[in-house]
Amino acid sequence: MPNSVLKGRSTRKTHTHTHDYYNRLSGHEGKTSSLFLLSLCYLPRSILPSPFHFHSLFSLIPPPLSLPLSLSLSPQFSRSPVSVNFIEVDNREMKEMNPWHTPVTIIITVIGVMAIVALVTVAVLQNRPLPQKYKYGIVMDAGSSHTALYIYEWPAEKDNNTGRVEQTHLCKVKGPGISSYASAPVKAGESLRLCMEEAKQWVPGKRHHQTPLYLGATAGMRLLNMANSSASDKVFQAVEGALQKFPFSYQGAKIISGQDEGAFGWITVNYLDERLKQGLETRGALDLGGASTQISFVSDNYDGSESPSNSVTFRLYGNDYNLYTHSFLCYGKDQSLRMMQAHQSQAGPATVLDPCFHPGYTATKNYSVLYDSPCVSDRKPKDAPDTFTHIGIGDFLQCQAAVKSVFNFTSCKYSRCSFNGVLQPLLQGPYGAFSAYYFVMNFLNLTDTSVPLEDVKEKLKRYCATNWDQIMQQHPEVKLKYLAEYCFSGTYILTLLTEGYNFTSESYSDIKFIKKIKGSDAGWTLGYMLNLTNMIPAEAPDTPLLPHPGYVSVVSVIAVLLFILFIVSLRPLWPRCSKQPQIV
Ligand SMILES: Nc1ncnc2c1ncn2[C@@H]1O[C@H](COP(=O)(O)OP(=O)(O)OP(=O)(O)O)[C@@H](O)[C@H]1O
Repeated sequence: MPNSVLKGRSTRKTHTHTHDYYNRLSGHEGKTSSLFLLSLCYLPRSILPSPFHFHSLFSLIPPPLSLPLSLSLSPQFSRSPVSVNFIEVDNREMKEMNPWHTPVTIIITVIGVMAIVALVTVAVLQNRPLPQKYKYGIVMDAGSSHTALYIYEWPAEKDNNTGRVEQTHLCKVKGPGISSYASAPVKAGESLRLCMEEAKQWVPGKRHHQTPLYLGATAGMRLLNMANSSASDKVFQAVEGALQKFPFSYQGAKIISGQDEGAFGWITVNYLDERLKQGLETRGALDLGGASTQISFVSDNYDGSESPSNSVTFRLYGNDYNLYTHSFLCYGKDQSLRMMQAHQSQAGPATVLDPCFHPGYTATKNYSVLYDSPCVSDRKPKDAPDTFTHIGIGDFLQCQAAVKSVFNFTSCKYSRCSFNGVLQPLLQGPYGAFSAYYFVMNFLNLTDTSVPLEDVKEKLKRYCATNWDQIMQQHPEVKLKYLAEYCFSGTYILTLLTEGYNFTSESYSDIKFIKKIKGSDAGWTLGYMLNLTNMIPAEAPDTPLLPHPGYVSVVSVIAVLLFILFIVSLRPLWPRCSKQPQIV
């Protein structure tokens, strides 16, 4: 039988009764109740009770309402005194007309809704960000001037080494660098204790045993090893003994080569910038320490064939790099000052007039201290007195000339050289200059490299000419040793960059003086740890098609669409409400 026919018949009948019923209600007590019942027609039929249940519904109406209703019904519909079975449509016909009411349909709908809810819930829960757990690594930078302890952390669940490693803590060891303890090696180990205790607090106890601990010694220990290898060994023994007492996974203490120091500094800078991961043009690294300085960059003019000792190759995140790097031992800020002063005092005078120190600066210094370094020891004047008077005259141009004396520009057997006969390819790309480059230029307020180089020199000239008393008055908070040397240090930095590395007035603006990148210090330590823990994959890791929130959204939208599709597919079973109110 066609549906329309069924519908027509049914509507008429129900309408009659509804109308009747409505009239009775409106004529009597229950306007509110009648409106409620009429509105049921517009609800999905599956949630409405069957005709039989309507009977029960009426039975729920309180007596003042239900009594007149039951009284008005003809006896044939009354099956009990309280029952109001006034609907004439028999159940069988009703079901044929509106199979939506069948228990199967209701069950399917409920199961469908539950399945969708379950699917979305599982997708959301399965992919929700878990409470973050971290892994840790500790690197000690045993530099010539001091030792620093760095703690790094990265998300523990990123097992394919794609998690970002960040510096969480820096502890500066009190006292000088470990190479200064050559005559009392045990003290070198003791000096590290406080920072190691701090590390125990920073790394959660559960992670102590899995946390690798490395100590890398740089130019100070290179020089000590050159001058006195057994003293250097004793310092390392003392340091190892001290570090092994702590609960971390000790991975050894060693001198890292100048080449490694340069290369790992370059990795740190480019890793933190995310240039490696994204395969972007890399940034060169300029590192100025106390005893050595490093320059590292990638140049199209350098393939490693000329002077292979300056070449380091990497494959990182699927890209090949041929890095040019060179470390100049003795060209750190402290050792270059020694070299310059050795040049000024070759004849062993009792007074040294120094253009790189402020006018009014006077100090008594010891010749044996000045020459106590392999960088200058062979130049010690024979008949010099024990001490000399160091007097500042604050002349930038003379200072520049004196600084230049530490570089040798005479011979170069390569296509081009920086200084001391060392190959240097054409400069290329942006550069990050850190460590003492930053400390000094930041103090001098000269970190803005968009300022023309000539103006920078002019400012420095005025600074150097300032009286020492005035300088001390202006900066009472700054360590006197640093304060006395900023004129020299600034002049040395500009001379090294322009005369040594051949930065021009134009390319000088490619340099950025940096201390930290995204919260982590620029320096070799992070690159060193990334390398030793294999944290940078050679190949680019497979990335998921969608990030987590995108994935959850897509699954949810598909689930909802499927549900709607499911409901639409049941269209033939949909109930049809006439425009007139009806009660089924
Ligand atoms: N605030 C500052 N102002 C001026 N100079 C500073 C400041 N802090 C540190 N220095 C100096 O900067 C130089 C570089 O320091 P850094 O700690 O990078 O070198 P290092 O690791 O000791 O040396 P190297 O790498 O050559 O072994 C050192 O001579 C140090 O004394």
